[in-house]
Amino acid sequence: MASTSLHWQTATITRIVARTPTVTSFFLRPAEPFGFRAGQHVDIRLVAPDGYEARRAYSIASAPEDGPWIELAIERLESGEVSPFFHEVAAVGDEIEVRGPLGGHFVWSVEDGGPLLLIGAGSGVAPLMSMLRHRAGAGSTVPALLLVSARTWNDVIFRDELLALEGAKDGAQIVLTLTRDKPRRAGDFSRRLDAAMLAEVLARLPDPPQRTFICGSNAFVDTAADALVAAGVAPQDIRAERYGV
Ligand SMILES: Cc1cc2nc3c(=O)[nH]c(=O)nc-3n(C[C@H](O)[C@H](O)[C@H](O)COP(=O)(O)OP(=O)(O)OC[C@H]3O[C@@H](n4cnc5c(N)ncnc54)[C@H](O)[C@@H]3O)c2cc1C
Repeated sequence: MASTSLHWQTATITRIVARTPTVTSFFLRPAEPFGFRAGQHVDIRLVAPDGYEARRAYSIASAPEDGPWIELAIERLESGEVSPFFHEVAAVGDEIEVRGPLGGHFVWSVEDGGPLLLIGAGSGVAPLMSMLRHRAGAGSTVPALLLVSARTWNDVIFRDELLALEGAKDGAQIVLTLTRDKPRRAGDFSRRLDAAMLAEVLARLPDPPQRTFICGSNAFVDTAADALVAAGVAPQDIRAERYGV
C-alpha cells in the first residue's frame, strides 16, 4: 500500500498549459512537498466567502520524480462546480487548498514489474500518464501498453508526449481508440472499447499483463474489466480508478 495524508495545505499554481480543447493542466507547488507513487491523487478544496465548500479528487499526472510541483489535468465539465473554476478563474500565482497523496491501491512503481497494461478514457489517462512518465524517468524497459479512448485525435490528452514515449522504442506501446474520428496510425481503432479490441490489444504484449490499471467513468471501467476477465486476465490483477458517473 502507498502512504497517504489527510493533511490540508496550500499549493501555488505555477503554470497552466492547455492540453486539448476541454482539458488543461494545472501545475501546483505544495507548500510542503510530499512524496507520492504514480497513480495516486489529491483532493482539492474550494471555500466560498459564505463558507460553502466544494471538494473534488484529481489524479496526479506528473511522475514522482518530477517535483516539487504536481500536474493535474482537469477536464472542463459544463455546469460543473469545480472544473469550471479552474478553467475560468484560476490563474498562475493563486493559492488553493490541497491534501494528499491519496489512494493506496491504484499505484505502480518500476519495481512492481510487468507487463503493464494501462487502459484509460478521457481525463482518466492522467494517473496512467504518471505511471508511464515514471517508467521512462526510471529508465525501465518493463513492457507497457497504454490503450487510450478519446473522442477525436485532438482530444487525446498528452498525445504528442505519448507518441514520443512510444518512439523511444523501450517497450512502451500506445494504442488510441477514437470514438468519433478515424484512426490516423496503423494499429489504432475508431470505436468504443469492446472485448474484441481488448483481445487484440492483449496479444500485442509479449506476455500476459501482470499489472492492469483501468481509469475512467464507471461504465468504461466496467466494460474494460469485464472484457479483460473474459479474455483470461485474473480479476485480482486488475485495479480500477472510477471518476464517477
Ligand atoms: C480518484 C479520482 C480522481 C480524479 N481525477 C480526475 C482528473 O485527473 N481529471 C479530471 O478532470 N477529473 C478527475 N476526477 C473527477 C473530478 O473529481 C470531478 O468529479 C470532476 O472534475 C467534475 O467536478 P465538477 O465540480 O466540475 O463537476 P460537478 O459539479 O461534480 O458536476 C459533474 C457533472 O454533473 C452535472 N451535475 C451536477 N449537478 C447536477 C444536477 N443537480 N443535476 C444534473 N446534473 C448535474 C454537471 O453538469 C457536470 O456535468 C477524478 C475523480 C476521482 C474520484
